[in-house]
Amino acid sequence: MEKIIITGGNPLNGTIRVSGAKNAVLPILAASLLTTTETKLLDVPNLADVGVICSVLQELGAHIYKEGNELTIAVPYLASTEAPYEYVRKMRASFLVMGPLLARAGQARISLPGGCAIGTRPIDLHLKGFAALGAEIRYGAGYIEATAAELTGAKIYLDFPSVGATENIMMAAVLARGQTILENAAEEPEIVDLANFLNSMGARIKGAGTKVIRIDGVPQLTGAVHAVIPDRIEAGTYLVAAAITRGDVLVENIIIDHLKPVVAKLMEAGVCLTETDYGLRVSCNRRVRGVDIKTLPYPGFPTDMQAQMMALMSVAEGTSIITETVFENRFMHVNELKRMGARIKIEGRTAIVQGVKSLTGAEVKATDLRAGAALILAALAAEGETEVSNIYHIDRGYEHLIEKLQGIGANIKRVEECVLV
Ligand SMILES: CC(=O)N[C@H]1[C@@H](OP(=O)(O)OP(=O)(O)OC[C@H]2O[C@@H](n3ccc(=O)[nH]c3=O)[C@H](O)[C@@H]2O)O[C@H](CO)[C@@H](O)[C@@H]1O
Ligand SMILES: C=C(OP(=O)(O)O)C(=O)O
Repeated sequence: MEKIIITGGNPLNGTIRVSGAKNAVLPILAASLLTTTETKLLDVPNLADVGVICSVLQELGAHIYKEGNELTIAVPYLASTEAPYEYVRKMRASFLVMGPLLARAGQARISLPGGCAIGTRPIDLHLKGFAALGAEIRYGAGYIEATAAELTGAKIYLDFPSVGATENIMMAAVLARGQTILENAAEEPEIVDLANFLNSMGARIKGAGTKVIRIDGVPQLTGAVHAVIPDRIEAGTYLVAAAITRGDVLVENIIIDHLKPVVAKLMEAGVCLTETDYGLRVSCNRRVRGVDIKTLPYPGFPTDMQAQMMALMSVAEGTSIITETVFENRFMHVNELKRMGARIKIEGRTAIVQGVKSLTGAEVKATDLRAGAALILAALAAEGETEVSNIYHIDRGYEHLIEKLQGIGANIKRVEECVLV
């Protein structure tokens, strides 16, 4: 088992580059199942989650070639239409192959994803969408099976703007007969990136990035070349890293528009942010002010940045109220931050963070991906040494994290944990 060791206290300085977005590349890779011809993806981050979705695709018949951050995928024929538990257990986003399989083969059998550390995360909205398009849904032995002789466009209203349901339904509808109108759709930038990729394959999707998406079904799609958008959550994490260590960092390869709610909160907290020709420069030379945060679907404050902002608020001047409205159990990092000296109280879906002057290093564990990121941020600012265990969570979503942070002056390393037998 590996762990990350950080000695805090170094202000971070220099330039850091953001990789392609995990949450954009996963559905885009799933969408490559929609055609028999070759697709080429650029700026694909080297992440554990990308490895998992590639294994799922290979199981389904995909030929995948990797060269650095480029992936070439071709699925000339489907070898299977089943995504087994082995993969879906490792990564919930494996469920995103259901829409493309249903569209291409008229059938899919996918292991039920089940809950995870941050919430129960049902998939009822995905299934409601498939059923509206004409699929028959059956449950059994831990699997969901969907079949359809033909998918037909429909008007679908999502009770909640679920990112995954919007993507899955969109991918099913691109080859359906007639028009699908998806109302109360998720508006996240990753939805727009997926729609752009699908449109470059020949799909006819309008309105992605707004609450109403219109999809006119086409008979077939062809492979395309597509560059994945930069990861806004990775970028936000580096903005906080600079602020929490009172450093001065240029974050490159960033779409500032995608980070509006994060940038606004950081500025409210007293962090200095300047747009340059090369990216976003972030500097901070004093203790930040406490600010209140409420997570919401895009364009609201992203739940995937809640834990990292909580780390920053832990050392802010004054009290911050952080409310999590997207997931019902996304405060797993609180107990770990408390081990480092943070003063946080949870009341239902709200965390009350009373800023302290400084945190101290401790042995802590990453309970999920962003919880792990928050602990690394806290450790970068803490006095002394912090050991973060369960780092496989962090490897899911941050490409070359250690090297990138070392490159801006962090004292951070990855070590193999000794196991005595
Ligand atoms: C791979 C990926 O892109 N993951 C992101 C995606 O996850 P994911 O697509 O799973 O998130 P959703 O937007 O679907 O989930 C948001 C909320 O809706 C609920 N829900 C969702 C689907 C459903 O059928 N029924 C239902 O009740 C969930 O339990 C959750 O409470 O969006 C989340 C919200 O921005 C992010 O935190 C994740 O990083
Ligand atoms: C929750 C996340 O991812 P996933 O939906 O893949 O669990 C995340 O990226 O923070």
